[in-house]
Amino acid sequence: MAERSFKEEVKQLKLGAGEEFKGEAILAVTKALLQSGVSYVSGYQGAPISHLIDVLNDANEMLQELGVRFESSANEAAAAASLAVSVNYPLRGACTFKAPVGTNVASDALANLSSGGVKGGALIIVGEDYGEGSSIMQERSHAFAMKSQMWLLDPRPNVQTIVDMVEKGFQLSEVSNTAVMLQLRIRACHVYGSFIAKDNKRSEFSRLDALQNPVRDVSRYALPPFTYQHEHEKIEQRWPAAVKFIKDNKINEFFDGEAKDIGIVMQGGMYNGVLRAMEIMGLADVYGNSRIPLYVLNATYPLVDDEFVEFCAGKKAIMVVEEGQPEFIEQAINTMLRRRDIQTRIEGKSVLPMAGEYTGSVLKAGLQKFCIAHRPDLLAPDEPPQTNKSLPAALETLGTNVQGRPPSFCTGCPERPIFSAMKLVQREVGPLHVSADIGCHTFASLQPFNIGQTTMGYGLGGAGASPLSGQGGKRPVAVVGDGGFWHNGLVSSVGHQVFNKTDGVMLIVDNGYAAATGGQDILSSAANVETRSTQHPIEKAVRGVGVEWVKHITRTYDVAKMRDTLREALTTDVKGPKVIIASSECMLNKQRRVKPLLRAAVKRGERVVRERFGVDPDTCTGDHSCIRLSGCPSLTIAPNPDPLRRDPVTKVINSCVGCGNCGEVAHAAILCPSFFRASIIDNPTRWDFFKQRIRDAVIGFFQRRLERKMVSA
Ligand SMILES: O=C(O)C(=O)Cc1c[nH]c2ccccc12
Repeated sequence: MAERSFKEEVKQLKLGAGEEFKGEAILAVTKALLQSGVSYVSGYQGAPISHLIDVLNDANEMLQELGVRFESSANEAAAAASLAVSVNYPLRGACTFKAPVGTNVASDALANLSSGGVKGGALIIVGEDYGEGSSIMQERSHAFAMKSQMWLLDPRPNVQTIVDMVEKGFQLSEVSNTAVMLQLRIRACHVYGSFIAKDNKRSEFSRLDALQNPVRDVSRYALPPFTYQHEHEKIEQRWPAAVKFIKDNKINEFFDGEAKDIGIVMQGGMYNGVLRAMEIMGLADVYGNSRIPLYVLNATYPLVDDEFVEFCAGKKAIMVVEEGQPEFIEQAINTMLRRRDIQTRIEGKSVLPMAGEYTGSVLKAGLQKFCIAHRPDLLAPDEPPQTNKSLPAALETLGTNVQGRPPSFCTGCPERPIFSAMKLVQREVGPLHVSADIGCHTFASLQPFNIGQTTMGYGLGGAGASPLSGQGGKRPVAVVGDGGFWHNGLVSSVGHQVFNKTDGVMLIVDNGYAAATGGQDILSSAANVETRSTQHPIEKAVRGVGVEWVKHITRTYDVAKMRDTLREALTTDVKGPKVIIASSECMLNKQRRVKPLLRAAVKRGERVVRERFGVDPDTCTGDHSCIRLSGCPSLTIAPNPDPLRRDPVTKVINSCVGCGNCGEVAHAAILCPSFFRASIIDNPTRWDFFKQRIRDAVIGFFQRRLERKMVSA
């Protein structure tokens, strides 16, 4: 079950020719795929294209009606490999994943695909996770396009343009026999807008046609001697065909402006940011009318030399807005102009930073430098060089007064007790070397757990630990989530440690979903999903590849058991990989699943019990080790009610979901008995009322007696 349902929104995918589609770009992309007559779509979720996978899942019925097969790929390599279908047949297909990490994983298939080339249009929709808020290392997909010779579209964040680029992307792919990457940045994925729909198209050639009449063309294999020929095809045929198509179809856009002796060239994805910065500076209006001529590259690879020559004619300088590094486009423009002896000055990284996201303020500062150097008259005369003085002041105020809040586990997260247990075990066995992975569990590396040395990629935790195979009574620990396990971990971590006889501990954190990417189902998910095969136990898979020491904990909140099992794995005489599977359902998904059911039950008048935890302020010692060991966001501090004590007490706030971890941790760490559990009962029965009256009477009796004693003392 995914984070967000698109069941309502996907109805728009049925719109016919002439009707207006209104909505988010991610949905518009799906509509554009259907209008383009795709036969299959595959993908692996990840920010910022997780929602595309969710949309496709929710639209599966409609896709099937159109004969489109949608696959939830095991990983990005599998997603990219599915484009093999477009190599021999006139079948259009698309795959999607996040970049650049997904592109890294997919690169084997992408390189093979690029060598042989395609007959049917092949579109790779990459969610470029670059800039503030990104969850991964800061690199660019552009390098992949260049190294494998795939074309890269980077559309203006505008729903109409994005839809056009999907359609044109397939045509470009077919005329140049090359896979095309459609890059959607974080902000582009979530931009809202409208476009006039076309009818959905069913592919004329069907998947059944392919099965019934298999085509074999050995020259399309990525094998010698054909690979040598492929390289020549790329340079001599496919590239020129792509350049011609981009030019003839006006994929890139020119916007005129009065300051004709200068210009700005930008990646399509930068357009909205640049125009907003220009608008603030008085260089453009809100409708996009610019005073400086603009050249917008909706295709950033390959570049069209002739268009640059045309744009630079009569210009003394142009500014290149290219986010990230290396500055591939700027270097290419310099080479291009140098070869033609064109003297237009190229400003780019000379006025904009080499690293980091091009936010509005960064762009403004760059534009200002460019204008000061080449057309200072365009700037408002009273504009001070540093336009925003309040920002540094605000940053300083925030920096000194606001407590940093690192990302962490959700309230009730079943992974928190696992790492509390690991902290407790470290008290006994000393500090551990922990090779982490990708997923929610990676939050253990931050406060308050501070557990984990490295993360090397999805499903790679076990491989990252393996060289430190046990010595001197110590063993390395590796963590892999259930998402990572099925993505790649079964082979690359578990199989790897078995084969190498690694003496280590692998902890498989099983919360039932690919939780960090938005709660998608995976092979071992408990849910019954009509279109997928689920409920395949991790334990069976682990034993299947040869692990003999396997313990399965089915309730991670049992901190003492978690701690004892970890200790046993770290100290047993058994050599080789020791796997602990720690299973409890992701609390976020559980709440999403359970809350509507409970609400309905309360409405029907049924008895429903919810649990909450609390701290007895009279018992709380105020040392807050419970907070440090648990880190639950619903644990906070409150003034001490005892006038003779100054330390604030721990307090459980209302966001508590009653997982009980705080109490378990306090118990396992022998902290203090101040945690209590309360049951909130909706629609109580007579028996509930009766029990409550008895309790009130008994507790009231003792309380009154205590108070009398205290008064008389
Ligand atoms: O969803 C995200 O933000 C992720 O980073 C998860 C992810 C999806 N595919 C990957 C491939 C390599 C590393 C992380 C991921």
